Amino acid sequence: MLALPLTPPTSKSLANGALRKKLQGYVGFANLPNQVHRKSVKKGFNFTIMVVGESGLGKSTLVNTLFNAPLYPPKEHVPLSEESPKTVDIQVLSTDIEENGVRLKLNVVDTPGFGDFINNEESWKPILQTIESRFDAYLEQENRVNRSKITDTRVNACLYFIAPTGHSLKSLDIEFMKRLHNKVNLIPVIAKSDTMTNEEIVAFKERILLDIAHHGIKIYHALHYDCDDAETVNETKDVMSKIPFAIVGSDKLVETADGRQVRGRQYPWGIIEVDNEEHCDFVKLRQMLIRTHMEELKEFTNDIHYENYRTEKLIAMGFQQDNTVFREVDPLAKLEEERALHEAKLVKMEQDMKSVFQQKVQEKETKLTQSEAELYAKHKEMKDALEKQRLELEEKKRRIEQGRPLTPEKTKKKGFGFAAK
Ligand SMILES: Nc1nc2c(ncn2[C@@H]2O[C@H](COP(=O)(O)OP(=O)(O)OP(=O)(O)O)[C@@H](O)[C@H]2O)c(=O)[nH]1
Repeated sequence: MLALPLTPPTSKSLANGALRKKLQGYVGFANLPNQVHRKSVKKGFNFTIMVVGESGLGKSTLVNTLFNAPLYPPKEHVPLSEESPKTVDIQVLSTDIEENGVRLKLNVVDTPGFGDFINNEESWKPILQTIESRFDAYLEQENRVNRSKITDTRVNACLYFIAPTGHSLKSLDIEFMKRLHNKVNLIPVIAKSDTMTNEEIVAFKERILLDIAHHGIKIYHALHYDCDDAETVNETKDVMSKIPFAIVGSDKLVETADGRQVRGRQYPWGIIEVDNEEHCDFVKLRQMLIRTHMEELKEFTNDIHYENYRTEKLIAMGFQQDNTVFREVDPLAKLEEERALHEAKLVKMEQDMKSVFQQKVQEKETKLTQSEAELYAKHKEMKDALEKQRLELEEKKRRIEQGRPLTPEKTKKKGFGFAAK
């Protein structure tokens, strides 16, 4: 077996109770993302998008333009004599598209008939029912004994088409968004923005955002501002600043004055290019939906909209609420909990530091008292020695004055004569 040198754990590496060790050789689990990637590519990806808006706002054209494929067959014109639909008629279009070997199973939920009636008060109802019935289907599969194959048809994003009126939102728009914002990731778009001037678009966007804020509508907002990669953060901020996206759809190629073939719409005065960021926000919308935020839209669907729906449903069925679920999905509560933990840790650290400081002061004091006593003893010893010396000198002085010998007479020893001079 291969023995790998591991650095010993330090007090820092033991923080949070987790033992962190730094490897000093290559093990191979850095390949995990590639394994996940290969598996996901093999399985394919699944994405469900819903398009809602009044008839003729360019929903099918935009879906074709987004995925660069004729997903919607050319429309047959309904004879005038034919009766118009009595309710919003939900239609689903599923297709597999492939790019560089990566498969995407795309489901488009279309809502013809929305806003087409004399009384549109309840136009949102069948759409809400569709979203909820998809949550129900998922919940039912999750509760099965055998859950090995779950089909996910939950709606990941809802493109809501706003007519390019240049005024404020219509009551139909507000009603729809209010009814649906807690169930799905709402992404408002200004349809056929080529019918407005740049200044009109800027003013219309402002007005729409004010209306949305005023009515407390929650539209989709990417959260990943906290990632380390500055480029991704800027990209996300840039994309978010374009909401509501002013879009132009066209699946037709037109030739520009300089001979380029582009997807666009030709007018007597020039060409509007769909893929030109100076002409409209289509590129930004596509970037967000397909390139940068598809996975996050799916995460939001699962972690927020579905989780809320599931909780409500289970409570209604008499199940007890597990509060840890809320704690996990509520980022604010989690943040608050982390803050409290952090503060408690700081208080503990402060107390530890205080007690270490006190202990050190105590030790120092004992040492000082000890050396003071030692110094005192030494001082006393030296003082005594000096006193002794002084007495001896005084004795000598006295002897000299009295003419006596400096050293006391020694006892005469046998055989030796000793006489004082
Ligand atoms: N000016 C302009 N026209 C557009 C745009 N997108 C689509 N159209 C045209 O608008 C008409 C209706 O487009 P569709 O894509 O069929 O609209 P829809 O919303 O799917 O219509 P329904 O299926 O009836 O709900 C077509 O003639 C399109 O060519 C756009 O961005 N600008």
